[in-house]
Amino acid sequence: MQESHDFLSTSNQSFPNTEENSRKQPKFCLFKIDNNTRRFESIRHVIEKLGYQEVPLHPHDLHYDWDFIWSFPGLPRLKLNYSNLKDHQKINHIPGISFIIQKSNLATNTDSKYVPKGFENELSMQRYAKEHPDAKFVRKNKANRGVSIVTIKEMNFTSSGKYFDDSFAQVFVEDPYLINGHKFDLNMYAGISSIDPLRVYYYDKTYNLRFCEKPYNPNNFDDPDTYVITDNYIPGLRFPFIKKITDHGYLEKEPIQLHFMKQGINPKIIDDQIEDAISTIVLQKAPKMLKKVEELNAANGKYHFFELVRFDFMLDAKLKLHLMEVNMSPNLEAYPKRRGQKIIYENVVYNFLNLVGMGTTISDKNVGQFTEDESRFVLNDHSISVTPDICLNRPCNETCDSTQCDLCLNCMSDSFKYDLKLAFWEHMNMGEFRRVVPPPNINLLETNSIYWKNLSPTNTLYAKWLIEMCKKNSRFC
Ligand SMILES: Nc1ncnc2c1ncn2[C@@H]1O[C@H](COP(=O)(O)OP(=O)(O)OP(=O)(O)O)[C@@H](O)[C@H]1O
Repeated sequence: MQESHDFLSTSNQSFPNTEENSRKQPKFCLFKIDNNTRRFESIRHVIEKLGYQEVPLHPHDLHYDWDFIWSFPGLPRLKLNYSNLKDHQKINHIPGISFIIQKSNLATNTDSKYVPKGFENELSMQRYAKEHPDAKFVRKNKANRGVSIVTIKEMNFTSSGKYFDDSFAQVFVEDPYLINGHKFDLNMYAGISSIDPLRVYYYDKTYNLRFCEKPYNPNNFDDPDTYVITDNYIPGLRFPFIKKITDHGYLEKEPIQLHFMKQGINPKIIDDQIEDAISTIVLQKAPKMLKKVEELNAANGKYHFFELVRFDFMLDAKLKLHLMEVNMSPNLEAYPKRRGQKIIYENVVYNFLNLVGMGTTISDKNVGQFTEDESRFVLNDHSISVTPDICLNRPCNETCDSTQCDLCLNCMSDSFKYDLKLAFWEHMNMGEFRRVVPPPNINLLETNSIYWKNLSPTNTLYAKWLIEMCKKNSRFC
């Protein structure tokens, strides 16, 4: 990884500090492998309004004349030479995100109370069925959509005990929470802006709801439209129970919260689980992802990558949250089915791009392109300096040997200082996103023992910095 960073400025080689280059319009590419451009519409619209110029990027004709790529699929299909990247170039994927977004990996390799247990071989499934004789199972396609209830006998096993086709099994969550008799899922957008230190945010302004087309029937699973969100699903904004509230200028979160409050249930019970699920799962996968980032050997290391994903949850009748899957570069296609969603989708994209520094207003540049002069007034050491009582006195004013000096500017590595400046930048530009890793407020951060357990040294130091920042700037509390 590159050690030295001049925050928000670019290397002289790629963008010399000249008047001509300071006016250069940044370029973005939408990278896709099929002809479906509709899923990119909200993204394209916002990025263009932020002042970027779109340039084509085809799988058979890759080039490096861009500032920012939004791609669907992920990095393996993009096939760039990452050591060729310029410092400021950014891509909307983090190496190793597959540990989270691959359905079978999530279901079979995640230790989480939010993820229903998954099985990739006959033996483990049989063992579970023996211990839980009433359990039902769904078969899920590893790469595509498609969910159906199956018995163990109906699963296709090879003689070696592996599944015959490209699918896996998962425990079926019975007893879903129903609204007007319909099962629904509740989807949340989450952004990972840095993998080390880990910084994760989610769009907490609303829920994205999808209802099954037909009422749920616990005694009959012949029709998938009663228990799966298929292509026939009803978008939340068209479901009468939701629509009667959202037609009055509210979002999909409000009808759900009102519904719970009427029953004397504090709706915070849902949001607390959402935050816990997102943070614990990403924290669990982060070390593996960091390894993948390091293996990629990109020119500017971890700083090229960020990720926007969608966590798809369902609720059971006891209001327990279950994670169904996590989608990479979620579908933000607003038409024809999700007409009312366009504004929300664009709001998600705008706020997310601001958060990761792509929506700034200086000379149409993103954060990686500011000149040294501009960087100085956008953000400087004063914004991140903490613990003057420690840093100005012995031993820290003489030596950095003691760990108590780790947060003193003169004792920090350039790269950690840069990380803190990015963290500060994000905190000030969170907009409609809320931080989940590190935990969102200082009380939670200080008391969350599970969070502190097994934290890497970088994450521990970063969390300590946040606690100190709260003492100097109340917006960090
Ligand atoms: N283990 C499960 N228990 C109960 N219901 C499930 C389970 N897995 C999936 N479902 C139902 O099927 C829906 C779709 O599942 P999932 O998100 O895993 O697959 P998908 O076909 O990729 O769908 P999409 O990409 O539209 O989210 C879920 O929203 C949920 O209603």
